[in-house]
Amino acid sequence: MISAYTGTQVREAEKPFLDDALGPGAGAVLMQRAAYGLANAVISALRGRGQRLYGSSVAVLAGKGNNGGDGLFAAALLAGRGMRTTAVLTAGDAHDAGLAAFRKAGGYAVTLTGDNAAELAAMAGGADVVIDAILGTGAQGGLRGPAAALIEALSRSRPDLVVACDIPSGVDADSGEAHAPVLAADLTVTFGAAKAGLLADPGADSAGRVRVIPIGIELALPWPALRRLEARDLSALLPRPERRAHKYSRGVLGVVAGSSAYPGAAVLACKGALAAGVGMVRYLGPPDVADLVRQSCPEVVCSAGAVADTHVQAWLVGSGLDDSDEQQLQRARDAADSGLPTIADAGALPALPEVLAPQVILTPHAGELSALLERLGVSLDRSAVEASTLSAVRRAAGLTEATVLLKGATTLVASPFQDFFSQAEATPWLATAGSGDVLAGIIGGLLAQVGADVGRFGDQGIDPDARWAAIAAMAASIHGRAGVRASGGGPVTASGIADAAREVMREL
Ligand SMILES: NC(=O)C1=CN([C@@H]2O[C@H](COP(=O)(O)OP(=O)(O)OC[C@H]3O[C@@H](n4cnc5c(N)ncnc54)[C@H](O)[C@@H]3O)[C@@H](O)[C@H]2O)[C@@H](O)CC1
Ligand SMILES: Nc1ncnc2c1ncn2[C@@H]1O[C@H](COP(=O)(O)OP(=O)(O)O)[C@@H](O)[C@H]1O
Ligand SMILES: [K+]
Repeated sequence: MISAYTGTQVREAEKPFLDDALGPGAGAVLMQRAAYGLANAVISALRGRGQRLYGSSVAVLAGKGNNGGDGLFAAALLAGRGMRTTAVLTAGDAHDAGLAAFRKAGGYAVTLTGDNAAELAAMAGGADVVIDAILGTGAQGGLRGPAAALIEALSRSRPDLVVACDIPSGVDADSGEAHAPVLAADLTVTFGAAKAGLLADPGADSAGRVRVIPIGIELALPWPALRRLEARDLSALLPRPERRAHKYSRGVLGVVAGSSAYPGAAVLACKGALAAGVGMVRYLGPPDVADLVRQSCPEVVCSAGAVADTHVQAWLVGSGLDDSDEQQLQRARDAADSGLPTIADAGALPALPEVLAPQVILTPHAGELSALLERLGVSLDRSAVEASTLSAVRRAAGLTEATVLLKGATTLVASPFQDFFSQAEATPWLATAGSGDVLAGIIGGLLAQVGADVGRFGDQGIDPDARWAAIAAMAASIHGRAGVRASGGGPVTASGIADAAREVMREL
């Protein structure tokens, strides 16, 4: 599990060291560890590209705070390894000790002014590696003035390798909001712990690969702001049938999906659920859709009955529902009201009551989340949701009292109790029609199997209240991995994602 923290949480954890309460110079020790980790990460990245260190060039863009200090100390270490190093001091001032070490190691420093931004951008853009150490967790808003002009020009020249020190400058460490201009990094080397803003879009767009360097504050960190499940967490959390298992003990999922206009959504949702290993799927819906479901997935049991008469452990409602099919919409409302865990997708989102419950998982994409918030009296258009995904999903979970999964390149999940998960295994090839229906099916399949198993989650440090969010995150991870597997770098179909999900489940 990757745990991520807000900038404030990390700064709080660092405080005792900076106050020298743990001995004089403890703060400087943290900075040395950070710089050493950053320099080593740069060396590995260059070597990974088959470049020799000796004679390669590095340009460090250094602000006046400790982030600039980290960058200057790291550049001093790189100069000591034979690299040609130039520092661009973006704020006139610089971290004194860092600059002294940099100069002593043979580095050349030049101060950014209103007149030389284009010239320095051209110089830095020609370096083998650019280190962005302008702003870190102490940033207030984005870059301004000459520093903004430098980054704008540098972004246009697309440097070979950009390494962000702690966080790309201009990205908010707490929220992932990005204040333009931001120089997109290939690698972000972050200190003490991952910052939440690196694991939420749009911050994640600019972060590249994220590498965490331990600096000794780890034990002082509080409960994480955001978590990401990794393969070993999934292995521990996923269900395996017991020897005496039968189809009912393994979990039955009820599916209320599809309409004459979108019958395929019902099929894809069922395929997702079956791939997730559910004991049985019971489909409720119009006869023409049920026929298609039977033909595509003969293992699904279809009927035109009512929710109250259907014995299941969890419900999936909404994928492909038509807003004119009142019978299906009523089934969706009954399911969400049943007290059973329910994943509510697409067409169900506008049909359900405003206030729900934690075991109801809503799965909007950014446009649907914008519409959902609008109904709750919050005006946030699609682009505003995309610009602040973490706070948008937090608000939606708070207002609806449901668990909310926001789909996108990074999938974010928020529980109404302020537990957050972020998964980013996916490939953009997943952005294909029907892909969300398969995700809904996987969530439903997992809800039916492990929704009631509080102990399984507690063993992995997940509160009972947070398990609905964790299940949604598990499904997003499996769906993302399945997309990558089915894609192999090329186009995928939603059916292909469902097929690959079964293989991903087996591997995990
Ligand atoms: N606190 C610690 O113990 C450690 C901190 N570390 C580094 O220190 C960083 C935080 O350092 P600081 O607190 O000095 O903060 P920063 O280095 O992020 O920047 C703060 C400085 O920039 C100015 N500033 C803020 N927003 C600005 C803006 N939009 N435009 C221009 N200038 C702006 C501030 O006035 C301040 O002088 C971390 O990101 C990390 O890189 C590491 O050295 C590890 C240890
Ligand atoms: N750029 C992207 N990169 C990775 N995954 C994406 C991207 N865009 C969308 N996805 C994923 O693809 C799925 C699309 O779901 P959705 O928008 O509901 O599609 P549909 O309604 O057509 O089924 C979601 O799981 C989402 O997270
Ligand atoms: K930075």
